[in-house]
Amino acid sequence: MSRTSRATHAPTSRTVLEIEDGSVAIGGRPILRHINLHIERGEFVALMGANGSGKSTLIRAMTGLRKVSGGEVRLFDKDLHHFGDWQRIGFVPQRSTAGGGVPVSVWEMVASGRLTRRRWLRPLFPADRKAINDALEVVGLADRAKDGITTLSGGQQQRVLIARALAGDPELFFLDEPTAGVDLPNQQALAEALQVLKDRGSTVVLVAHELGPMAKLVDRAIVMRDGRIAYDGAPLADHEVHGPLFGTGHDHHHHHATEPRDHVPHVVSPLDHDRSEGTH
Ligand SMILES: Nc1ncnc2c1ncn2[C@@H]1O[C@H](COP(=O)(O)OP(=O)(O)OP(=O)(O)O)[C@@H](O)[C@H]1O
Repeated sequence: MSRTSRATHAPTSRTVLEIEDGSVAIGGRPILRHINLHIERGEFVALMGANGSGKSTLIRAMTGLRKVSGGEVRLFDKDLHHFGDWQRIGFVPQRSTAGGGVPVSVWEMVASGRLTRRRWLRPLFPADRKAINDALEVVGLADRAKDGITTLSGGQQQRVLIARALAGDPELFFLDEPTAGVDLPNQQALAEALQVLKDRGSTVVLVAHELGPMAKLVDRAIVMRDGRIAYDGAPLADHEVHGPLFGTGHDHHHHHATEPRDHVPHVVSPLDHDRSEGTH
């Protein structure tokens, strides 16, 4: 894949994403609170946590899809309000939005990933075609290019979405639950595609309930709990994230605003985690 597009972005800093005391309220209800996050170029970050803990809202805040009600978000050292370099960002939404019943071919779907790199309605250049074909190779779907997206299995559709983002050659790549409901062979194919991105030096922020075959790629785990970052550190095994420390064993809807939370530190270091495991 062409990397020439990167040459125009002479890196001035290693920081790709920063959130300072970020908060999000929806309909007056606080959803995210006191989020402090610093992500550097090349990191592969898994964003984990129970249903409703705020993972999707955090991804949305990072990409400007959801406004923060307090604090600051910066992408590549630019305040989100002034950031316009969207071709540097790739985003794979949850699978339910793929295809959507529209009879679009696999190739077209992947080609749409080049849109942000194209000038207003200019035709596809050979470099675009190469990037699209390369991306299909990476996810192992080159032979399905002409097929309608709806003829593919859910896991294959997810790989098409990854290919679409790959085709845009993003520096910072967000994926929301890419393996939800995906069978193991497809999870493995996804992990291989993400390995290619990682080897290229892209930064990846991945929302996942379970890491499965992607676990070996992860450099850093962030675990959300009740709208806060409860852990930020070395990768954790899936069973640790879903253990009692992060409160993922019970339904968050049963929490009450008055429930004392001070027995759980806001940020748990890996050491704290080791010490406190099994005490809650
Ligand atoms: N548009 C919205 N309107 C109202 N409440 C919302 C909205 N989006 C999210 N919430 C609430 O914010 C909280 C966090 O939701 P969010 O989707 O960010 O969590 P999540 O960790 O991604 O969960 P899941 O794993 O189920 O996707 C939940 O209590 C949810 O009900």
